[in-house]
Amino acid sequence: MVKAAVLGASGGIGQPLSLLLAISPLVDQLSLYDVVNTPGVGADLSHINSKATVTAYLPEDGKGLEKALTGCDIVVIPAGIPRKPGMTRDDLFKINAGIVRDLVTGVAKFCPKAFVLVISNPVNSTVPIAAEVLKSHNVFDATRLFGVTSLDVVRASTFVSEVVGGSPTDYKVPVVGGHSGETIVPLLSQITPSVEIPSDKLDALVNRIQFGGDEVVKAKDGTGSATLSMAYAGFKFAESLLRALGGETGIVEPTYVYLPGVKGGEEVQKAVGGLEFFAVPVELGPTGAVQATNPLPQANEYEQGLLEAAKKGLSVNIVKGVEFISKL
Ligand SMILES: NC(=O)C1=CN([C@@H]2O[C@H](COP(=O)(O)OP(=O)(O)OC[C@H]3O[C@@H](n4cnc5c(N)ncnc54)[C@H](O)[C@@H]3O)[C@@H](O)[C@H]2O)C=CC1
Ligand SMILES: O=C([O-])CC(=O)C(=O)O
Repeated sequence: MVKAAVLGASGGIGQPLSLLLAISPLVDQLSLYDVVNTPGVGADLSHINSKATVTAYLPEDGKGLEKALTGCDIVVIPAGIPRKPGMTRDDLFKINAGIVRDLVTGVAKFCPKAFVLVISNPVNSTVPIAAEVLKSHNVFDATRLFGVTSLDVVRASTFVSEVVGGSPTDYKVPVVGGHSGETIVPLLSQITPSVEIPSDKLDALVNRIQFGGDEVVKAKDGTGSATLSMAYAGFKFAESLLRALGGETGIVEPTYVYLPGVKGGEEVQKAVGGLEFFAVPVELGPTGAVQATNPLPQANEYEQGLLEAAKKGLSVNIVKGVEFISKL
């Protein structure tokens, strides 16, 4: 019996993500939580003739979050404000940091063993916030906390195929680091199957992968950022976890993790100048949790330069998240 919760379920990401979870044969119970509109979203989804039963909650009487989370195996968090043109993801920190803190406090209290998938931006900082909250409640397990960076990988394979031809699903592109601008590092030299990116197209392709989110923010013109592609990417990641939980082996997914707490993480940490959080491909074990991180894929000289820039940005973002909780 698998129970999944979506926190921020009425939003631009929350609704399509909840739809995908509601129709997944891997989900038995789907619990929706938001500060607005969940009764409507829940009633709507509950008419779908899929296996999952859908329940919906608001914060009313202070018990909504508790009811939503109790018994959950997997909690996906797309709650928080999105960007408008001209904003960076870090500009969202002021509001989203507190939202993630409060929701993860609920996880710590009501379903401390659940997998926690953080989508809310800035992911580079909100995942450290989540880790600190879980630590402060003595329930932190790094193998169960994931910063969702799968949209970067989804975009990378799409954009690569637009440059070299073929179908986007043909290409596996390792994207490591974090989830904002220069902290997103596509390792195009390690694409499988290997492809030659024409040198005059390389900078533009890397830039497009790093700043793909801006394209959507600009096109949406003040009404938000990526929602549908994010719901797809977030669902694919959740689905991989659920498949691993169901016993499937050999599943590897990129995700932003706390390196000191996962097998193989120390080696990656050494390779990235001691950063505690970093997105790398990880292997999911039979309980769904991270079994081990893969080593950092090899980077050529050009990519080493990208990694250096990413490390600088990430270290600032990580400290900001940790201090938000530790200085309380
Ligand atoms: N990790 C990634 O790759 C991506 C992350 N994002 C981020 O996801 C977040 C959500 O984006 P959208 O769905 O477009 O925004 P949205 O504004 O459409 O939806 C956010 C939802 O969160 C809800 N919410 C706010 N405070 C809450 C609380 N305390 N508890 C529960 N729910 C709460 C709102 O009521 C709203 O329904 C943003 O921070 C955005 O930057 C967006 C795209 C990709
Ligand atoms: O760009 C944004 O603000 C939303 C996001 O994280 C993305 O689309 O990658």
